[in-house]
Amino acid sequence: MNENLNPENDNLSNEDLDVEKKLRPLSFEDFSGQDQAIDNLKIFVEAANQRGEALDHTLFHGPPGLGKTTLAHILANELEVGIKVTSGPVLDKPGDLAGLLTNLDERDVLFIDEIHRLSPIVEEYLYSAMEDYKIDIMIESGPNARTVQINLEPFTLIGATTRSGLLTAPMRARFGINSRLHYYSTELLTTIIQRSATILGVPISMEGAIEIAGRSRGTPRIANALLRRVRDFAQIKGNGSITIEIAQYALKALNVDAHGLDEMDNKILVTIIDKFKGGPVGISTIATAVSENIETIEEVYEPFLIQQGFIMRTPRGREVTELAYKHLGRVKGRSQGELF
Ligand SMILES: Nc1ncnc2c1ncn2[C@@H]1O[C@H](COP(=O)(O)OP(=O)(O)OP(=O)(O)O)[C@@H](O)[C@H]1O
Ligand SMILES: [Mg+2]
Repeated sequence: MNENLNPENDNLSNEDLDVEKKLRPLSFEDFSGQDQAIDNLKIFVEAANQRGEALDHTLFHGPPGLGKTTLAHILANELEVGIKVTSGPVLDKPGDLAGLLTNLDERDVLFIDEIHRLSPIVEEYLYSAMEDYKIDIMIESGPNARTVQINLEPFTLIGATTRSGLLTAPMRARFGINSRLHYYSTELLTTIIQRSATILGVPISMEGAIEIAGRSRGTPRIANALLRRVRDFAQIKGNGSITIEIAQYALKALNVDAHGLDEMDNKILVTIIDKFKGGPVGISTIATAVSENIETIEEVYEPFLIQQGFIMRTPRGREVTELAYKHLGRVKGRSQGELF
């Protein structure tokens, strides 16, 4: 694999990256949750395997850390084919894409992360590759310039995006399989944490696992990251095993919100309460107030806040719920600082 086309290194230290790889499920069997998506994918993979054909192009979308990249690798494993990995922002020249495509063997997977960030030229180039397994390559330049058509092996494009709203309609239409990933329940995250703890060789009690799971923002990546930090506390402050006491102590020391809400989640709630009297308020107004773009709020933050019951969507906009006031220690109808 071409190293500089590999996107999977933003924001993570080497140690984190290594551990994340170790914890990543490699087969459908190891992957917990997303039952509906997985049940369907199993059928499509089995059918493609039986026919000896490439799997249809597949799109995974949903908030960060829910398993899109993991599933791309699992699909390649289950199809028993090779996988090439790249991402929208690094794939900026059609030539790079041509290089990747012409190196694919029959039925191989090409995984493009952040597919909503492909440049329009590269995207257009991809269309004929996806549809007809053909690309036009420009050879020579100046007066001798001409294009030749190259046939590709039948392959599967797997795209992942946190921002499906930014995909163009023609791009979206070229995916035969379209799978949305959802936040995980505390029960599922508990299972995932127990599995990760076993791989890391750290003993953990059921209550300890539940405690971490409940504060993981419905997200396996966060669950695994918290587990690793709590493990450090268990090692230094305890006897190495994760009990509920150690988990609570560590999560407090780490300033992890009781519901696992992150800074932006809380900022959104506080803004709706303090600036807009709890709502209803339009999404674009919220976006401006917290300096984030609308699509990110709609696709990354809002689904979790709604699922957890902190925000309601009403015809007139977003409104925070009682639970949000309670969570932030606010009283409805009073603005901050005004106690009596
Ligand atoms: N269903 C699952 N079961 C067990 N572990 C999971 C599951 N889903 C994700 N993980 C773990 O969470 C980590 C993050 O998942 P992954 O990298 O696939 O997320 P992603 O959706 O691609 O996120 P991003 O949008 O940020 O790229 C993985 O390393 C894996 O260990
Ligand atoms: Mg990913």
